Amino acid sequence: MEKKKKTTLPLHTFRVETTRAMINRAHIIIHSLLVLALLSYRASSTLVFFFFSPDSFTLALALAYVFVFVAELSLSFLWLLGSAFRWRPVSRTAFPDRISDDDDHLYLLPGIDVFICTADPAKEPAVDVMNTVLSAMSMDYPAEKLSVYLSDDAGAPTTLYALRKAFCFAKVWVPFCRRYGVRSICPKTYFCGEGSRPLESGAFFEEREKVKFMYKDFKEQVERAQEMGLHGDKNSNETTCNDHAAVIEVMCDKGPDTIDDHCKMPKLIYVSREKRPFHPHNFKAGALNVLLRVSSLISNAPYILVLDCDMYCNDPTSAKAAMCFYIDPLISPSLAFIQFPQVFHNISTNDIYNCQIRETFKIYWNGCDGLSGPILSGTCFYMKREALYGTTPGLRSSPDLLQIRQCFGTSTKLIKMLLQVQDYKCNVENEVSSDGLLQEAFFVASCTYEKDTKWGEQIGFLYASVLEDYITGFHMHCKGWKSIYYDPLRPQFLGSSPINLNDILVQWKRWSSGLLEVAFSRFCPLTYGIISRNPILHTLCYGYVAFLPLYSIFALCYATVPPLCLLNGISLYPKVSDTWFPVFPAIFVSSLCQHLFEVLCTGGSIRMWWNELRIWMVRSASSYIFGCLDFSVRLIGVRRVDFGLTNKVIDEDQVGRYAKGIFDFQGMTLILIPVVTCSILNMTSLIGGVWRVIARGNYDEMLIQHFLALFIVISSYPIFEAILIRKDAGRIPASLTLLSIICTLVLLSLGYIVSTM
Ligand SMILES: O=c1ccn([C@@H]2O[C@H](COP(=O)(O)OP(=O)(O)O[C@H]3O[C@H](CO)[C@@H](O)[C@H](O)[C@H]3O)[C@@H](O)[C@H]2O)c(=O)[nH]1
Ligand SMILES: [Mn+2]
Repeated sequence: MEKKKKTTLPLHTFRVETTRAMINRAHIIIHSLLVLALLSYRASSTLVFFFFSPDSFTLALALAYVFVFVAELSLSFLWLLGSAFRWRPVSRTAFPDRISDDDDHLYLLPGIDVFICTADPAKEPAVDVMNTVLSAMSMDYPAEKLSVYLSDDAGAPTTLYALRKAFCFAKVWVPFCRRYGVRSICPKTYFCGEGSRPLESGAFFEEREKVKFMYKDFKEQVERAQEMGLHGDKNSNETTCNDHAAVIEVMCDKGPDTIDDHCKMPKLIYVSREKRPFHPHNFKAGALNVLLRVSSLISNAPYILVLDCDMYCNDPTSAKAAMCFYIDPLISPSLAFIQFPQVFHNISTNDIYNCQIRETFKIYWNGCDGLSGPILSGTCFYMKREALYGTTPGLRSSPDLLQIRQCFGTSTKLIKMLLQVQDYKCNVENEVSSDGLLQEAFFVASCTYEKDTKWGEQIGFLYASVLEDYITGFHMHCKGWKSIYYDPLRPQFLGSSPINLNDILVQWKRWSSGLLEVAFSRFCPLTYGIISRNPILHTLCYGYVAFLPLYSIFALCYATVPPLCLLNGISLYPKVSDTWFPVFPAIFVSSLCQHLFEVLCTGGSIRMWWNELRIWMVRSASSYIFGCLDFSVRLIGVRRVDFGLTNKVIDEDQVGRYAKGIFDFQGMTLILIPVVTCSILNMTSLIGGVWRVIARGNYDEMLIQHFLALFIVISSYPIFEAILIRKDAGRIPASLTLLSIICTLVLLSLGYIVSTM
């Protein structure tokens, strides 16, 4: 009776956030009307000025009007795209507990292969990578159905050494977690104290101390090895990084036959694909595709969990939670992936840089989930293997062997496994260490395997952009696959976010140029999405993200043209007494209110709202604009694609400044110049503008321009402070200030010259 009751309970539920959706829709309507009013004001005043008062025509006025009009049009268009996220926000709940107690369900559970990527031991400390590996091995999932793969793009012997050590330690750690139901399954976090629970029994206490001691020992061994490895010949390290043969090692432990379930160990596999200097390796997407092939020979699980090396499993239940969705026959057939949010453990309460990327993981992805599903986000997602094979949901690929070979390459064993996946059979009993299979694994991990195949083009993770996640997910959605966003209260995965402003801006720069790569390719969301009949609102969401970097150009127009006009006495907006005047403050207040509403709804504060606004302005004038530049330079072929791996090594000084909420400009490069230039320019024109008002006494005329400049100056306070007041290492370097002053002077002179023409 009891059992029957259990199986009828749903494994997951789904709720449309109706109130939020209603408020959002009302706001979209009001804001649209305001935007229409603004555009019609601009259009009508342009017409009036061109046709009815040609005597007031000056080149400066015409140019300024064109710039501002284009900026307003484009920003309105982007706003329209972005409102698709707000149309139908949803939230979900899964009940993994309902699986764990039920034998039938346990039997049904399919296999999972975990993919973890690392690329550079100098930027990604081995101990942290191993912690991610250990946390994945300790998930609450039948050990024989779980395999963990580590892809090491550096091919570093120390990483392999560390992995072997991790496997030894896992033999203690995994049973410990299972026996005592440890919830914090990443050893580093557990022993930091956060995860320890009150001492319950003597046996537990003793074992805990023993494990802690072994962890310390393991950690020291790895650190020592890494130190020796890194301090070897740096040059030779760098060359081997891009020039080495494939290395694959399978670690599995059958253990004595009679052992209990707690002691069973998942397989652990080290994969370092072959890399040669003249073969493009396609960064993370390339690494994941190699894992996809190698794993299909070794375990061939129908589901895959992808993790970045700095993103560990914080909770053991994510795998079962994902299965709550995948084993539901109603949604499963077209469900490609389940995205969890990226949550970071190193976010300070003040979070001045918006490192948590709140809007993405609290607003956008929930919004997409109400349409056709969230955008793939690189890490923390479960993926159906079949969806990566370029198929359309419900359609099996054609059994024509020649065609399959042209797509997937020449490995017959691989093809056999591929066909097996489509029947959802997991290859548990395969003899993993058998020489033949391993040989084949080396073959599919070679750098020439993908030549003349469809890998990266239609199959696996796509190579068309450094943002492999975005493009791969988009391609899937266009084929009719769906995705799900699941954001439970307790974060299932925790990562470390860069907290150094320079690293953050560089990371956003990579994302921006990657997005533009998609926006201006044949995969342009707005055209490809519509042609592929992806639902229109969902397509708009993809479009918004792809065109986001272009914000910078128009935002920069808005940060330079009005202040230059202010200085030169050119009025761009209606006077206070004009009937159109209220439209502008209303639009401004409307967007700020919408932002504030969303911040407060997602548990934020007014301070967070201000921080987000400020860093958004900084990001627009730095990362986005340099992303655009980077993309254009690549377009004309001057530069090659670069991944620019994010640094994960911690600098205590920088952590301190971030925690205190002090902007840290240490190590800043040219990327900051537009930001500083805009700040100085707006300060100058504000002073000039106020001077003009005092001298002439016309308060009425250019109030909006004054206000814009004042707003930018107030939000740039940290910049002025870092130039003028601060003396610490995080201040803005004098050379950058000087360069920005020169840029400001150039802009001012340009403004002056044009206005006198
Ligand atoms: O040639 C490479 C480059 C990177 N990586 C791995 O890719 C992951 C992400 O790299 P990271 O430098 O940490 O980039 P982030 O900007 O933090 O990553 C975000 O952006 C990436 C796309 O640009 C996504 O793939 C990530 O999942 C997402 O978290 C790391 O595990 C790397 O080891 C490789 O395996 N090979
Ligand atoms: Mn990362």
